[in-house]
Amino acid sequence: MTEIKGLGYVRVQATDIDRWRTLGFDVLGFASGSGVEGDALHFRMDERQCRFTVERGDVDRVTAVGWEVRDVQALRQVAAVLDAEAHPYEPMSQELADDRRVEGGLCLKDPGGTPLEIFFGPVLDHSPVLTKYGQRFITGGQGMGHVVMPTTNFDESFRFYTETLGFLSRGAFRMSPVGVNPPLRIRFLGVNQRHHSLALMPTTEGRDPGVIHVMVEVDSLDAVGRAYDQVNAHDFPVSSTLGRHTNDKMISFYVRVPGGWDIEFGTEGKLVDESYYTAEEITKDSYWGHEWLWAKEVAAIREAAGVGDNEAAVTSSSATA
Ligand SMILES: Cc1ccc(O)c(O)c1CC[C@@H]1C(=O)CC[C@]2(C)C(=O)CC[C@@H]12
Ligand SMILES: [Fe+2]
Repeated sequence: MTEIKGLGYVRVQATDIDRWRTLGFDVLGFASGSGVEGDALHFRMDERQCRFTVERGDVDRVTAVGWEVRDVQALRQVAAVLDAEAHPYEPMSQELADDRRVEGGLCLKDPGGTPLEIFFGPVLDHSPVLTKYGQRFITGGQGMGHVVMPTTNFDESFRFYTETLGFLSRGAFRMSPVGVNPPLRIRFLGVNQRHHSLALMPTTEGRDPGVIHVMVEVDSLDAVGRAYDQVNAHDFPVSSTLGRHTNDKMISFYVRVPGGWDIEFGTEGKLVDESYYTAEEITKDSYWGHEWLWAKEVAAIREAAGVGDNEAAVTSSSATA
């Protein structure tokens, strides 16, 4: 059983804060949050003061993925497991915990090199959550959404999340054609009723930004459609058109953020009931839609080079290009 209850917060650093402001507030409709960092954007989704922080930096990269546990005892359990495995971590200083608006936590790196913060006791803001489309973000027991991370160290990352942190496998998607050995699979992992709070994607380059996408969910298809209109109105690249996924049944689109990764903005994710769930392998990412920009780019390059598309294979390098 895992002590981790859900994705609590995400922090990134970014080079183009002005573009991010437009994306966060005018396009995706996050509410305005608060935090200690003067020169940062604070995107609010619920009674937490801030779920998503964008700080100014010289490169675009994820600086923390925050995973929430129930309380201080749960944090001690996690620390005990890390100690037993000799996995390095630092307890959060009082100052850092105050900055994060949490009671306490610890900082560590996963085997892919992603900085993690495991925390408890988030401080609440009870003022109304004023989102642009009047949408409610689906958070609470499902956490703030999901995050998809690249890892060059796939087997070790999968072992760490499932065995050390106790994430549950929620199925896979094969990215290589059947017959390729060993097969490359994206693996989905859950800690609550949200189908996946994390997915791990095998890659060959471990470079920045260190995240493939972050998904946030809203309670209405109209908010997804309205945000989609604003993505186009403000000329943000659409990494994937609207579609419905085959595993969590979510209807979503993906927008390219200034920094080379995506935000997936969706609705209608189905809850998992662990008493009956078994981990399955999906063979299509979507029932309909989800036309990937990178797939179009690959096709255009092939066309220009006069190469047929019969050996087309989804590879991690093309997927992250
Ligand atoms: C397949 C799938 C199910 C549920 C999700 O929330 C979800 O994001 C995905 C897609 C995962 C994956 C990706 O993020 C990068 C681009 C990928 C590799 C594709 O081109 C298909 C699957 C995509
Ligand atoms: Fe996703």
